[in-house]
This record gives sequence, C-alpha cells and structure tokens, in this order.
Amino acid sequence: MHFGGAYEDEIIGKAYDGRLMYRFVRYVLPYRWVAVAALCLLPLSAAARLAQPWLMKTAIDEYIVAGRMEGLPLVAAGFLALILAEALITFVEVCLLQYLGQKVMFDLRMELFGHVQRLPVSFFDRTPTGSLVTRLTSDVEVLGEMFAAGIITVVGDILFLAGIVGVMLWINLKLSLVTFAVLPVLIWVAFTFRIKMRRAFREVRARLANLNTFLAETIGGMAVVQLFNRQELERREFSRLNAGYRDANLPVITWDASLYALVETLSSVAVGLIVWYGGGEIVSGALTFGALVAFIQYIEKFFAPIRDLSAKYSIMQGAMAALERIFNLLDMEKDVSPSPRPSAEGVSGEGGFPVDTISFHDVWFAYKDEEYVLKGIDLTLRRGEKVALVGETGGGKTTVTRLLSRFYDVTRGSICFDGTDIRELPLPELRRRIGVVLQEPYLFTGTIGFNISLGDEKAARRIKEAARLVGADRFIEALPKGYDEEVRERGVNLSAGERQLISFARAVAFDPEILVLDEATSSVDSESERLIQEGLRALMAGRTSLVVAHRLSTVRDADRIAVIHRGEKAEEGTHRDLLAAGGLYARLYQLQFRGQEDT
Ligand SMILES: Nc1ncnc2c1ncn2[C@@H]1O[C@H](COP(=O)(O)OP(=O)(O)OP(=O)(O)O)[C@@H](O)[C@H]1O
Repeated sequence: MHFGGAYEDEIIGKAYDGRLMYRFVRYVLPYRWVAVAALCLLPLSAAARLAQPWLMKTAIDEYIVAGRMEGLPLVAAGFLALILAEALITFVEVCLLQYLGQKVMFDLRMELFGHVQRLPVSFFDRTPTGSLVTRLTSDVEVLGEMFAAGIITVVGDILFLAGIVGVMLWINLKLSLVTFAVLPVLIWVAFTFRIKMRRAFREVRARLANLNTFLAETIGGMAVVQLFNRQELERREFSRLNAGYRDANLPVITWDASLYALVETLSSVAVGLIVWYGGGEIVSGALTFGALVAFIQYIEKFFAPIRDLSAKYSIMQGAMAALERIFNLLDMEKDVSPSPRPSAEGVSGEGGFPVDTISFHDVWFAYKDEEYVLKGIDLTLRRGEKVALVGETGGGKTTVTRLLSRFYDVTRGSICFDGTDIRELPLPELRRRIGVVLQEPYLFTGTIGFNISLGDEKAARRIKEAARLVGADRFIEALPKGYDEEVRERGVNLSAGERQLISFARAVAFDPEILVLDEATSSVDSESERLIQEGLRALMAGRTSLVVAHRLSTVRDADRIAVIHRGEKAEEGTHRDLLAAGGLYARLYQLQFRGQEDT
C-alpha cells in the first residue's frame, strides 16, 4: 500500500477573517473603480427583480380582474422591460466582477511566482513541488471563485432578501408571518447540510490528491513498473484508490441532492401555507388575488438566495483558507542575500576585478540543527587553479560546492573572495561570476539553443561557439533541426552524455570566471566518455574550478585534490603526492579510479 490518505492542505476555518481581508484589499485597490461600479449595480438589479411580482399584482388586480384590457399591453411591456433590464444589469455585473477577479488573480500569481523564485534553496528541500503548484494555481483560483460568486454578490443577495421581506410585509402582514414560519427550518437545513457537505468534500479532495500523486508517480516510473512486472500490483493499488475516490463522492452527492430536495419541499410548503391562508383572506376580502400571486412569486425568489447563501459561505471558508496559505507563502523569508557593505566594492559591480583567491576558513555547516555535515573545512583556490574534491559518498563534497554558490550559507566560519566574505556580495553578482554545472543537468522544454543560452542575450550570441568548444556541436548539428531541435520534458529525447554536453555548453556560454562542477557519476559509453572529458577540459581551461570529481582524468588533471571524509578535509595535495603518502586517497584510488584506467 503506497498511500495512507494524508492530505495536509485543507483547512476549515472562518468564513470571514478581518486580518486576511484587510491584507487582501490591497490587491483590489488598484481596480477599486471596477468594484465600486459593480457595487452600484447591485441595488439596481435587486430593484428590477423586486418590481416584477409587483407589476404582476398590478396587472391582475387593476386590469385583468377589473376587466380593463386597454392598459394591459403597457403593463406587459413594462414587465418585459424589467426582465431585459435585469438580464442586462446582471450581465454587466458578472463581467465586472469576473474582470476584477482575473486582474487580482493575475497580480497575485505574479507576486507569488516572483517570490517563489527568490526563496532559498533550503525551502525547496522541505516543500513538495506539488503543494507549491497548488498555491499558484488552485488556491488563487479559489479567490477568483470568491469574486464570481462570493463576497460582493452576498451584498446584493442581502439587499434583495431585505427588499422581499419589506414588500411582503407591506402587502400583507399576517400572510408574511405565516410564510416566515418556515424560515428558521430553512436556514437550519441550509447551513447544517453545507457543513456536512464541506466535510464530505474535504474527503473527496484528499482522495483525489492521493489518486493524482499515485498517477504521477506510476506514470513517471512506468519503465520500472514494466521492467519489474509490477503492473498487476499497481493496478490493484489504483483500483483501491479509485474506489476510495468514488466512495468519497457518494456522501457529497447524497447531501447535495437532499439539500436541493428539502429546500424545494420547504418552498412548496410555504406556497401551500399561503394558498391555504391566503385563500381564506381573499374570501374575507382582506387580500386581493393579484397580491396572492405576487406573494407566491416572492416566495420563489426568496428561497434561491438563501440556498445560495450557504454555498457562498462555503466558498468564503475556502477562500479564507486559500488566503491564509498564500500569505504564509508570501511571508516566507526570501533569499539570504543582505545588501552589500562598502567593504565589498573591490569585487562587486559589473567591472569588478577577477577574484584572485577563494578561501574557505574553518567552514562548518549543518542542513538542520546541530547535525554538522561539514566540520572545519579550510581550503584555498587561487586564480586559474583546478581543485578536485574526492571522497566516499555522503562525505560532504557536493555540500562544499553548494556553499560556494550560496545555495546555502555557512553555519560557522566564512568563505571569502580576496578577503571579502561572499555573504557581503550581492547574490546576482556572485552567481554571475560562478558557473555551476550540476550532477544531474536540468533541461527545460524549449530548443537546444534556448537550453544553452537560457534566453540570456549575451549567452545567445555564444551558443554555437560554446557548443563547439565543449564538443557538443557534432551531435547537435547531426539533429534534423540542429540548434532548433525541441528538447522534450527534462530532455528525455537526449542521451545522458548529450545532456551533460549541453550543460557544459550552457556554462561556457555564460562565460563565468569561476566554475563549480559536480561530475556526473552515471557511466556512459566510452565514445561519449571521451567527448565528455574533452568537453570538461575545454570548460575548465583558464577558469578557477572547484570540481567534485568522479573521473580519473579529472583528478589527475587537477592542480590539487582535497579528500573530504565525513565532513572533514582529511588530505590535500597533488595526485602524485597523495598516492605516495599512501593514505585515504591512495585507498580510494585503488577502489574507485583504478578501474577507469582501462577506459
Ligand atoms: N538538502 C539536504 N538536506 C539535508 N541533508 C542533506 C541534504 N543534502 C545532503 N544532505 C546530507 O549531507 C551529507 C553530505 O551530502 P553531500 O551530497 O554533500 O555528499 P557527497 O560527498 O557529495 O556525496 P556523493 O558523492 O554521493 O554525491 C549526506 O549525509 C546527506 O545525507
């Protein structure tokens, strides 16, 4: 069994939270005139709806019953005009509200995306991608729903209901009181059922989330499923989740249908009461026939908004929960970069001098709490030098490179460029100087050319030159569309070696002075291996490079090798020195690199 049914995202809370709404109003303010226009239209549409039964009463009492047919066409025309006016006003109202909603949602999505882009890498370590996507899509969408059906139209509904009550009381007090007898039951039914439905609906969302996660995982890992003949097992698991989803939907359907049926019944009961009581009133002459018809029509108009009010209450609850989650995300601290201090001027700015020395001083680092992965690392790289990091897996090599590019900041100690702490440099400036080649190259959907330049203008001018330098041009030019060939999702239509070469070309195109490289551990065939080695050499030439090395050629070519063992620098020296010393490196060499000598 893969899934227990846990889904963290749904919070049931208040339908109105002043603190959240106050903050949210800021997003509506730029479009306040649209909101004001929509608000102004609400009483108009309410009045148009209210006037229709009244006109009906007039038509019956003053014309039909009285036998005065000459004025009737005019009343009928008035009735038609009212219906048209109501339709037109509602149309404009809906358009305005939806327009407002779309504008606000666009702004919120932009702000969220901009914010997410600047969150520190550690945030993405602990946050599942799926939940972030949800924030930017469905949570924002729920707010849109609030505009379409929620907050502003509630004002209209309340106005309308108050209007109906007023008119009914005015027509006939006693008859109104008889009608309102069903009101408490109606309100109780509507809200109780909504709460039940919301609980049931929450279960549906949880089951759907499980189904989606399972599907995403299984489809993503279909090759493994097929290779290990896991189809039957996966089918059974899917059947279990699918049944869970179906069964969770049943209560929602039942509650919804019951609510509808009950409201209809209550409204019929109210009509029945009126016919029974109103009939007597007509006979006694206290009520006209037209007033009775108008009453029945008002009752019908009365029940629909009350039923909808409970639905809007649910929408508002959902919107408050979404706002809470969106604002929580916006309140996450952005990247770790402080503004540069004056002392950083030497290496800062577009025209800054090249860095002469990169030095790690007693660097300690823990991903969480006091669990140190790096313990007192000292390391110096001089301009143009290639330093290789080697060591057993999990020792902390990649972490050293992450600290240099400031994916994370050191917990203790410092990393300096010519004596200036890198935390004092503006982050974009630091990242411009450093080119990072990750172990798993990440390719985007787009052309090969775009994947090399990533849309940067300067880099775009160097696409071909960069590809040529690292030896990627041969395979790219052999493709039917060359540099315009589309890369499919994460580069599935390219081989591992080709993806590597593209990532080298990307680094060269950006022409960084410092290179941080995490060599891929995946083995490729010997021809690709040769190409990659050549590419690597070209990439590192003339650049200060810090490389997590898994290839013999890289370690041999390095000016110095640092052996990272359980978070500490155990040894440092050239390949020859370290071999001669017969320590950790010598052992590692025997185990790890020796076999590569044949290739
Ligand atoms: N994002 C992270 N959050 C928490 N712990 C992490 C994270 N990344 C790595 N670690 C832990 O830090 C330690 C060092 O990891 P690191 O990736 O630096 O090792 P490495 O020497 O590069 O290993 P390899 O050669 O297998 O790539 C490991 O114990 C790992 O579990």
